[in-house]
Amino acid sequence: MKLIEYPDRELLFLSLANDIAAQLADAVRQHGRASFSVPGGTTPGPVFDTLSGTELPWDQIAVFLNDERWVSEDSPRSNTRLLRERLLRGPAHRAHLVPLYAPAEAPEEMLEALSDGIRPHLPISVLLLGMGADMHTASLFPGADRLAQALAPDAPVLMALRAEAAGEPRITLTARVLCDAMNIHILITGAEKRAALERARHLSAEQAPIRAVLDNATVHWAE
Ligand SMILES: O=C(O)[C@H](O)[C@@H](O)[C@H](O)[C@H](O)COP(=O)(O)O
Repeated sequence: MKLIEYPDRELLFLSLANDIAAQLADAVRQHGRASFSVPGGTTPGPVFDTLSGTELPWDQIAVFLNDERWVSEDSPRSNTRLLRERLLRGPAHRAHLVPLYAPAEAPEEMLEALSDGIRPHLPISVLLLGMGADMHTASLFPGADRLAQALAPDAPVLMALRAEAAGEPRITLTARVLCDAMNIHILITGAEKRAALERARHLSAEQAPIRAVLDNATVHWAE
């Protein structure tokens, strides 16, 4: 794991957006296309703001979430909504959004169709992850009902998980898909998450799911 500490959040968000833009441009140069997987939640908005205004070959870039809460797009809890509002605008509106949600009662009903959409875009060129203070990443929550399966080396691309801390049911990329990404960035802010990250380094992935991706990741942190 590589840890970069920034003097403040503003610098963190800008510098991370620049790193991601350079890696996406590089992937398109090398392969003619790229994929970019991003977290929802409250932290990444400013990174999205910068990236959305950056000139990149966005029409050759597929964007998809790490995970989605099983709510429709008009809910303020929808990560897809966050993406549309903060990332897929300006030059970045030309990117191809690969959905992680489709209207249905339960995520299990849509797993196959949504996985078919994601599969052609693997491995992920650039993966940006968030982390909760409980050491979850994507929707791999400690104590989630199918966590062991989602951490297994033979896990499917996407799984539906339920966990008390998650609120609504979730759909998430599994650990092996996250680990296979070419470039892995973890974005965390504040003292509580920094302490959680240190704790995670000495725990198993079952106890601290972020552990599954730490070895090859660059962690970006500011107070
Ligand atoms: O849908 C989600 O909740 C996310 O994808 C999740 O994994 C998130 O990255 C962490 O929970 C951190 O969230 P915050 O940035 O809000 O602390």
